[in-house]
Amino acid sequence: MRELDGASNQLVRLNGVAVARGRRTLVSGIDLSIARGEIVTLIGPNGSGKSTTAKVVTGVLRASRGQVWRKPGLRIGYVPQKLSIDWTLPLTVERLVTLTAAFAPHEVEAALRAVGAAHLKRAAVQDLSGGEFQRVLFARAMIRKPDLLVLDEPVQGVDFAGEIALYELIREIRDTTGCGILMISHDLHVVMAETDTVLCLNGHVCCRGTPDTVKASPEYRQLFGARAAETLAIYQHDHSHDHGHHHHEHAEVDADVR
Ligand SMILES: Nc1ncnc2c1ncn2[C@@H]1O[C@H](COP(=O)(O)OP(=O)(O)OP(=O)(O)O)[C@@H](O)[C@H]1O
Repeated sequence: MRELDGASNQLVRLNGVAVARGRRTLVSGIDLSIARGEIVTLIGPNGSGKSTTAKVVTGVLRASRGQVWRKPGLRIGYVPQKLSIDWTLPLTVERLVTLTAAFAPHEVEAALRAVGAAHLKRAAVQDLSGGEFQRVLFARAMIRKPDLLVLDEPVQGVDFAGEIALYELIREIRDTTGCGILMISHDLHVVMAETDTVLCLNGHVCCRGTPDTVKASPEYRQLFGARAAETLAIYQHDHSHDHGHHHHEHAEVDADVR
């Protein structure tokens, strides 16, 4: 039986982590934990250590100092910021999903269905829109049934309505699978309201908390300026809405900042 107390729900924990390259410290003093069903978002300016921190979480990078604990057998699904694809070669969606591991056709179909991309199975990857491509990358990560999903800038190259739809999808994935989610957001303007914890990085953890507390914190304002704090919009999910339609009507986002 699965234990549900707090400690056993933890997927990964970083204590006082630092990463150094030569004489340069890229990040230091990082404390961070992600539990099942929890959404953690990393924000910060370019070069502030978001990717470095995410790489320590996934185990691609080793910490130079501090402790890293991962739940034994932790399965991680990773949605990269960019994927190097030889765009000159024809590649179907179903082939992309199974490129690095073999899955049965019904598994591929289920994964694509879960992200609303079942109809794209035989489509050429080259022909997909930005939002469709992101969904396919989600399917590729989810087919491994990860405990932890790491999303590097999930809404990049996606228009505003598509962005809202992707946040909906992320929430749905969390609700249906119970996985933990670590998200890197280069877009400071929109942070999912469902985010349990925002970590604002600048080589170290500047401030942390719910999206609302981070937005109001002096450290965040100092780092990004008062104007940025005012334009940090938090996408709110309206639970009463009709799924699949009119997502944008429920977004409380200041259109001026987009
Ligand atoms: N392998 C490396 N060797 C040396 N320096 C590195 C290496 N990887 C990253 N850095 C440096 O570490 C710092 C943090 O980089 P990182 O990619 O984690 O930032 P980021 O917050 O994800 O940035 P961005 O928003 O631009 O993607 C940067 O100054 C970067 O130049």
